[in-house]
Amino acid sequence: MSFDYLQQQLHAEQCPLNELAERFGTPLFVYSKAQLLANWQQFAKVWPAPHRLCYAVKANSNLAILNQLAKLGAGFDIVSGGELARVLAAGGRADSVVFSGVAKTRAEMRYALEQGIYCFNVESAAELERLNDVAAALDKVAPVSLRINPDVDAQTHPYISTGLKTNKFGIAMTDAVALARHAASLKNLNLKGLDCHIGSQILKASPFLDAADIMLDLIRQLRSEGIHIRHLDMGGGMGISYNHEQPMDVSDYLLKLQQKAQDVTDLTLMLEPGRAIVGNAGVMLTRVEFNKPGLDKNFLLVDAGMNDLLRPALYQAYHDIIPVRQSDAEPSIVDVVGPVCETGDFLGHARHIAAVEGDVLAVLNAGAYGFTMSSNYNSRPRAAEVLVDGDRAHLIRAREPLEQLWQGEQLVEESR
Ligand SMILES: Cc1ncc(COP(=O)(O)O)c(C=O)c1O
Ligand SMILES: N[C@@H](CCCC[NH3+])C(=O)O
Repeated sequence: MSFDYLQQQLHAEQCPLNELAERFGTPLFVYSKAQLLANWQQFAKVWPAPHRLCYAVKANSNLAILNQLAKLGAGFDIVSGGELARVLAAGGRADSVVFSGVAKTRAEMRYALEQGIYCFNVESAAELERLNDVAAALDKVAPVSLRINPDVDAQTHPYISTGLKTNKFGIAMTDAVALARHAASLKNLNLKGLDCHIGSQILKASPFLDAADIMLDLIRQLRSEGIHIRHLDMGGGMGISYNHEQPMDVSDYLLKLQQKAQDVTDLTLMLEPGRAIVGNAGVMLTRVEFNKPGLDKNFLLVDAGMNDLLRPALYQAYHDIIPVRQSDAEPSIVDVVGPVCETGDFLGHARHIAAVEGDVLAVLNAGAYGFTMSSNYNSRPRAAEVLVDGDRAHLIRAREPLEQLWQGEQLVEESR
């Protein structure tokens, strides 16, 4: 989504961004409910039941966001017991949850089994044994999908590529059949599905479709041996436009997936989109503290840093940064940097921006992996979050009070 679009929409909803910054303070994450619903609808309209959409909670796990999605009938893809607790607290159904992740603990397995999740996406032989043990101890049968690593190149940033054989994720193709046979033979497991997730911020459909071919062939082979796989979960990873990239046409991708799977009867297809649902539905607002001319370059020092939005520092990710109001200042080329004591603390390099102290900037496409990757580094309280719905702006998470920064910590008494 372009900034103009968001600005227009927020104006239409009578919540201009500068007023929100004034009212709630900065840094501030602002999400648009209308955009969130539109993004969801883009998937849902070409994904008829019984196919399922499990929103990837890690992208944005605010309870209000999860609650909106639960009301639309979303399932959820989680990667920790904490995410399961959030889904349940937000009104999501346990039986709509798939549990991904490479290192699930016994305690997490127990919790998820007790809650009755839809399935565990199992990533290794050792995890399979552990899950069978934990389920046996509870006298339960654990629903299982095997996460296969199809070894396709997602052509994305190496830190967010997950479907190559050099990545830690999933079960190698060469082990897949043997492990599926083994899983099918274990008493306390019910092998329901196969899944894969090849990476994130993928702009073309071709790597997904290549992976789908590989996964469908595997399902056909297993079925021919009597191992009846009932669902195929193709994961998430659908990219969005951060810097004028052209993302894939989601409807086209979803329809092609369905066509490819047509000959496999009774197969439920599943997806785990995260970024594509929330990414462009959010901006982060930050206020300019200082203009600092340097010898080689000029800096715009703002009140949000890498602890609020880590993506630029971690992946050199690009986010558009735009003043929310026309400024009288002369535009200049600046590095937009935060207050954190790290040279890597930047939001954007060499940006053409007109802004002076006190102006509010919007960092675009910050709805996914923004707040969820934020931290308290430099003892900075985490930002507030607001959901704009029509002409109302709801505070969906208050800025952390300072005392919360040391909650649970104890001074150590001198021993006598
Ligand atoms: C297993 C799994 N599913 C879904 C997602 C969501 O990915 P995205 O936000 O790129 O759609 C991720 C994150 O990359 C993931 O690891
Ligand atoms: N955190 C990443 C995406 C990785 C998702 C987890 N597998 C990002 O901000 O782009």
